[in-house]
Parts: sequence; C-alpha cells; structure tokens
Amino acid sequence: MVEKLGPKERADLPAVLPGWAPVEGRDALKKTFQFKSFNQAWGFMNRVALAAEKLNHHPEWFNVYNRVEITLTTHDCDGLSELDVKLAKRIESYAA
Ligand SMILES: C[C@H](O)[C@H](O)[C@H]1CNC2=NC(N)=NC(=O)C2=N1
Repeated sequence: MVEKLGPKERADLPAVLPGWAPVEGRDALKKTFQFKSFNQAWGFMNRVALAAEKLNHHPEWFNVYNRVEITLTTHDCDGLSELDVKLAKRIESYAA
C-alpha cells in the first residue's frame, strides 16, 4: 500500500517540483503547461500517458488547444505520495 508523503518530503516539494502548486482543499499538486500548438500539447500528453501507464499512476488532466492542466494525487492513499513526485519529474522532463 503506497504511503502519503511525510512532513520532510512535503517541505522539499517547492524545491523538488518548482511551479507545482497545492490544490485548494485537496492533498494534491497542480501545474499548467502551455505549448506553441495543439500538436505540441498532444505530443506532450502522449508521452505523459505512456509514463503513466508504465508507472501505473495516472494524472487528472484537462486540455484545451495548447494548454494542459495537470493535477497529481494518489487515489489509493487519498493524498500525495512518492508516485506523484516520480510522475511529476517525468512530466517536467517532457515539458522541458
Ligand atoms: C488498479 C490500479 O492499479 C490503481 O487504480 C492505480 C491506477 N492509477 C492510479 N493513479 C493515481 N493517480 N492514483 C492511484 O491511486 C492509482 N491507482
């Protein structure tokens, strides 16, 4: 069973995952990504989807044209876990 992040890991989040903001009323993180085109946004989403399948850990996300809004949380523990950090790091690498 995956565990929620502890206080130390949470304190490190702003440094480990810059730009990811807490979600009001949820133990979750969110970030919006803006691309030059829908095509680029779609390619990004495709790579994120493949990573999500590989990790068996999936984002909550919304896309309109060149914007992708991603929220990460772990449903199995109803909060943030290491899996969210792991997926966020991969997402960052695809957006770079
Ligand atoms: C059955 C399946 O392994 C689980 O539902 C996985 C799938 N993807 C998941 N994604 C997220 N974000 N949280 C989970 O707890 C989760 N659990």
